[in-house]
Amino acid sequence: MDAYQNVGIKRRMRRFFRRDGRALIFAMDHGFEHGPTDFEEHWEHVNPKVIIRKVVRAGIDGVMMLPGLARIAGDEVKPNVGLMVKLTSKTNLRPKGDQLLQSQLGFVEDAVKLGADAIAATVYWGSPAEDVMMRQFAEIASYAHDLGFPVVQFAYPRGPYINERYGKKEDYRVVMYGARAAAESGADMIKTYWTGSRETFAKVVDAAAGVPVLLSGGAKTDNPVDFLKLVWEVIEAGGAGAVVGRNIFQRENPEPFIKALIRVVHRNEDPEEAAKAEGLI
Ligand SMILES: O=C(COP(=O)(O)O)[C@@H](O)[C@H](O)[C@H](O)COP(=O)(O)O
Repeated sequence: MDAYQNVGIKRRMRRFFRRDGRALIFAMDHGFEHGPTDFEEHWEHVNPKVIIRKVVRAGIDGVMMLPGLARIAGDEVKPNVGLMVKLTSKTNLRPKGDQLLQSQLGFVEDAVKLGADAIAATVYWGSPAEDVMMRQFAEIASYAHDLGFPVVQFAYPRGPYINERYGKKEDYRVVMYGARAAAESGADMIKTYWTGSRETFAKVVDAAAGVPVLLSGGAKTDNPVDFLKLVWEVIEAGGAGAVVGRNIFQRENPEPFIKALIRVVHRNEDPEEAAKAEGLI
């Protein structure tokens, strides 16, 4: 039975990762986590079918969504593209004191029925509600692994003690702690913050003990080359790629930008050269 599960996990991981062990994944959970205002720069992208059609056409490796959006637009995620369904979230409308908890909004069975290739959940390491998210993650991972599905942990250090002790949640010591906690809690992929330098991100990768570490994209950079450079640093640090939302859907024409990202992630191309090749500069 164990052998079957492992084969299932490995096969499904390959839906996202190319032979080079890297992946570029599109994130589309912002309408829920941040609110639809995130789409106001290019309002047509509030329609998941429109933006997912574009990212798939550009050659993205995977798409991450919450279950409801996967019901609406999962069909646009063509069979050669991995579908990651995330089972926890929170809205930005919650009172401030409750923002440090992600609640479960779906079940492993839902993700399986939706045709997911991987199942994701967030843990805010350091939150007063860390215990709740650890249990959610444990339940999701245990069941998903039983069924042969890989589990992705969005391992985000976030909480009052972190700020007090480390100054900010992007301090590499706390990001690598979160990545290590994700690996030790059974994640098959880890998504986390940029730590500010290649050297420090390499330590995060080391701390994850072989579990692939993906960058969580962050706010859109005005200059597209700046984001390509950041992703290049992640790859040079041994990172396995990136999960990117705003830097894609907040651009008027995301397709050449994705193609440039693919050049950086999968072909080790210099960011400026990749941008030139795709007509971004
Ligand atoms: O993890 C998320 C939110 O994180 P946040 O609370 O904004 O730090 C997701 O909504 C996104 O999937 C993730 O941030 C990736 O999207 P971008 O940051 O690239 O927009």
